[in-house]
Amino acid sequence: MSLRANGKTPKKARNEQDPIEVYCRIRPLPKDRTQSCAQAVSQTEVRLIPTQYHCGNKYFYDILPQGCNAAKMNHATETSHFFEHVFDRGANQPDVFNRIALPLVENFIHGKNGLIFAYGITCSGKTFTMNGTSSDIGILPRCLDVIFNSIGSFMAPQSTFIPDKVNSFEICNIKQDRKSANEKKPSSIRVNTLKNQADFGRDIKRIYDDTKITNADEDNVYSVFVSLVEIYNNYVYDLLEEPSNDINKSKLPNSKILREDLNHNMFVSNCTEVEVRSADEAYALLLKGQQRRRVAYTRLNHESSRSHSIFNIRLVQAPLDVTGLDLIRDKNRMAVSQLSLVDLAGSERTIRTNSDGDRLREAGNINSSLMVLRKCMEILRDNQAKGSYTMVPYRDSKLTHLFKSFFEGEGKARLIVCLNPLADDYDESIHVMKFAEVTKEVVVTRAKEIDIAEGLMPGRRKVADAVAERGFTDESGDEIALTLGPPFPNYLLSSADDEKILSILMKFLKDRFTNRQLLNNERKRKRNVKLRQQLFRNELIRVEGEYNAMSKNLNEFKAEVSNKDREVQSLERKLKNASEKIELLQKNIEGFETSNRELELQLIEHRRMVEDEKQERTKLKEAIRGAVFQERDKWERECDKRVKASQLQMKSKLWETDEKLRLLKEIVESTPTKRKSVGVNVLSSIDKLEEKERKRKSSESSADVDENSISITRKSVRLAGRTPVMKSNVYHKMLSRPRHELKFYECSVI
Ligand SMILES: Nc1ncnc2c1ncn2[C@@H]1O[C@H](COP(=O)(O)OP(=O)(O)OP(=O)(O)O)[C@@H](O)[C@H]1O
Repeated sequence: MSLRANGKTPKKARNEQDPIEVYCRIRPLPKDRTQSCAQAVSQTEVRLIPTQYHCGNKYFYDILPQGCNAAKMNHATETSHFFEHVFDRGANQPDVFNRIALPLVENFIHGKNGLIFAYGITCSGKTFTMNGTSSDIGILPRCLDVIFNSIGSFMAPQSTFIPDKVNSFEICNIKQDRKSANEKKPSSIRVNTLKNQADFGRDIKRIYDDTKITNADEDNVYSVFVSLVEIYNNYVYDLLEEPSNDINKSKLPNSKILREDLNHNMFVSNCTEVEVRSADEAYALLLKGQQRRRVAYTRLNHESSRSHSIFNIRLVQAPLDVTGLDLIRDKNRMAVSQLSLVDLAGSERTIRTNSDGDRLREAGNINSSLMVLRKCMEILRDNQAKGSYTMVPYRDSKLTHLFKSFFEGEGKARLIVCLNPLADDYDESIHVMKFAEVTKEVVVTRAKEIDIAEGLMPGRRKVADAVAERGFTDESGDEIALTLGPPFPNYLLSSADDEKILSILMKFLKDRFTNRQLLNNERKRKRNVKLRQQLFRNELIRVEGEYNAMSKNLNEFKAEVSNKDREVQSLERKLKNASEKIELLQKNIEGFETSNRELELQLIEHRRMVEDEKQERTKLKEAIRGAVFQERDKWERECDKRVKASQLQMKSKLWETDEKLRLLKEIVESTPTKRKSVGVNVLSSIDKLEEKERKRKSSESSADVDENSISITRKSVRLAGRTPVMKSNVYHKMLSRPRHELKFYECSVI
């Protein structure tokens, strides 16, 4: 995007750099839709709210639309995005133009390059913003209007500058009178007369922008050239190229190749560049080209642009010479500036647009070229920020290849991010925002001030116009008006007193004498005028010298001031960036603080729950301990009871044994007769005793498993709230344990 003054690019002489300014325009919601995901919170901030629901003047919150990736991944959070300026839904076309494009048009007229490109998803309003409609014109026609309002009266004669096919211009050497040439109709191009307009766009009825840039250099002459290309399926097509007279008119136009000029600027080779002499003429060409642009119906946009469109306006200017009548035909004094207006095709998801066949292929190409654009921007940004030299893959797509000159040259670039606030577009809008974030960190070298009129007195055009207006005649004309009079009359005297002839002669001589005196006076006057003119010229030369010295000083001063301005601007930018970052950080801090507070509350709640649980456990332990004590007590009593019972048994056994022994002794000590009866008695007694003994044993063995004790143990276990039913073998084990182990055993079972 470098300035081709002198046909040379001061490419490497890096001067100040400006970041690409990124603007955002939010289009209104379609009438039948209410769910919105974007909101302009200030003049510089847009918030993407995935769950917002817009109804009337209010915003409600609702679930995300189905199928939305953010919803699926559950990461949909509110995000803030900052821009140079945000145009909300109510912004009108003049506002957008005045803020974004007007400063670039002013620069363009002063010989500096500019680029405005619109980026966004399909149906987000890119074409509307760039071209608009005839009743609500967009940036492009407004640029044309302002250019011609500002320099229309300083146009160079038609064909003064001729494109040389290698991206520069030749100056035509045939001298034409500036004034009369301006009135001539161009030969190859139709001018904007009603008659000729009929050829171009009979029914062009549109509104006009009356803005005029008043500080255009009127001592220059200008010519405006336009070209329109589209990049479709990664091929470049010339939209202003007249179709050949081929019989097969339906044949597709030939694609063009990109070439690099001597100054390393990319250009479309053999592209039609038309010299235009009015905004209407240029607008008609735009309409004509637009008709050839590839648009198609998709589910999301009835007239979706399927290609990237690039409208180039080139302004050639050269200074007037000292007479103010003709331009200086010196290429070194010629300056060329370019204003490129780019309407990118919309990024889209093929699923949503229901694309197939050709549409699918187009969408693939559109998306891949936009992806390459984003990749180039990322690498450029990294290279610029880190001072690295990673190769930028400009050549990966025709779009970026052509854009190379914009990003690596000199000028100003502005990006318009068009946003469709529809909630359905949330996922894609997030990607657009990411592209914007990257782009605003890329810097472009600022164009230098041009000085093609160096050493020439300003006001040359005015002086020449004034001279022409007063109608001064040239010197020869004056001489004719001031002759001595008619030739001598007949002065032959017929006699000495021929009074009649003498009187005629005397009158004639008197007239001649008067005329002679008049002539002498006029000559003197002219000499005086010439002297005065000479004096004036000398004075003029002196003043010009002074003026040059002063303007040199002024330029130095201006350069100093503009350096300071740049410093101030860069500081302001830094300040702005810093305050944006601070704002973001503050928001983050607020977010963190809120979540911290929430976490603290959760922690307190948690601690309270833990405390409650602890208390519960202590209570439970105490209950268990009480139950264990009770059980132990019962068991002790039971054991005592059993010990006593077994002692009693033992005693009864002893008694029985003693009884048996006593009976035996009785038998042994009795007489033989008695012995038989005693023996029978003893035996029956012994049988009774044995029977008693057996009964006791059987009752003892059944008493071994004491149901009572089991129920007690069960009861104690239930009390502990653990095992509702304990297997009987456990109890058997318990019962078989010695008493001192019982406590431990109970605890372990519990
Ligand atoms: N700011 C706006 N105000 C009113 N209408 C708008 C606005 N922006 C867009 N529109 C309307 O929305 C529709 C789609 O806009 P447009 O064609 O400009 O979208 P696009 O981004 O160029 O889409 P694509 O990339 O598919 O070409 C058009 O009918 C247009 O009139």
